[in-house]
Amino acid sequence: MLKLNGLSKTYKTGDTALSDVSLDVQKGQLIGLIGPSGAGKSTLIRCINRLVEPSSGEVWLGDVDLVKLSRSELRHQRRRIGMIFQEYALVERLTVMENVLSGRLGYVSFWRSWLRRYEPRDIQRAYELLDRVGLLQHADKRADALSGGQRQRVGIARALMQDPDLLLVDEPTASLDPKTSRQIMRLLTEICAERDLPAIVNIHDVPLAQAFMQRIVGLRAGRVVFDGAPDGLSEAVLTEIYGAEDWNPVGNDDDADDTPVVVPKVAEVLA
Ligand SMILES: Nc1ncnc2c1ncn2[C@@H]1O[C@H](COP(=O)(O)OP(=O)(O)OP(=O)(O)O)[C@@H](O)[C@H]1O
Repeated sequence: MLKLNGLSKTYKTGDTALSDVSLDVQKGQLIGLIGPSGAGKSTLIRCINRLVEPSSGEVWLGDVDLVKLSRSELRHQRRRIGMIFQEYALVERLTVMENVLSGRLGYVSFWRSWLRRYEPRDIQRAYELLDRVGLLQHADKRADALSGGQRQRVGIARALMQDPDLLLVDEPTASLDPKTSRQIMRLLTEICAERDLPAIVNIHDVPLAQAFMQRIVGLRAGRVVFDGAPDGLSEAVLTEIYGAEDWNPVGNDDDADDTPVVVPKVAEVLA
């Protein structure tokens, strides 16, 4: 479905954020992208839809290499990629419904989008998606009247409104409390399973990634240093990704002791 070949990115500042990253993502597969700050997670996500231009390499979405496309061709192909952001990126003064419908903007004509005129079938679909993410009764509320978890649900519905072939998800739970984070991750995993939709999720929280992702890709200094099942994330692997014990979510240098750190089991995280 998605194939990255030798993807590299060096910014104009000289910072090399990605070095020769190759990945093969199957339909319906959920990939958790983990790694320390500055490892290149956001750059990788943004190189896929060319919000950041890769320096070299290929990004195949089905049989199209996105890297080779002209700007106008890229605009067309970007409809196939839904994005979900940490800060939701909603239009605060618009209603929940209008925000969800804005996911169709890539499909409607300029005048229709300017007049915010949508096809009845798009409106029907937006209602169905709002129902799916549990927000039907909030359809007419302004986005700024919602909680963080509700906003992220709108973000998910808006991305699905594009009818994408791939979801790119950038730290979807970083602004949410732990319980809401699990609810959002559960919703995402269910939705991807229902639609056989692949997703790459940039996620800081290792236990959360282990609990919900089918495959984990660990980046360090722009290179893939782990690619495997969540239960392959041993202490040694986590140390390779993050450096000594920096992966411990409750770790604190001030009170470090020799007690081994235990990553919570899936059942504990889900409780
Ligand atoms: N616009 C930019 N210009 C120059 N360098 C950049 C730019 N964006 C990122 N970088 C550099 O690229 C490297 C990777 O950054 P990136 O934001 O992709 O990492 P990350 O893993 O997403 O980090 P975090 O978890 O803190 O968001 C870092 O060294 C960063 O300083």
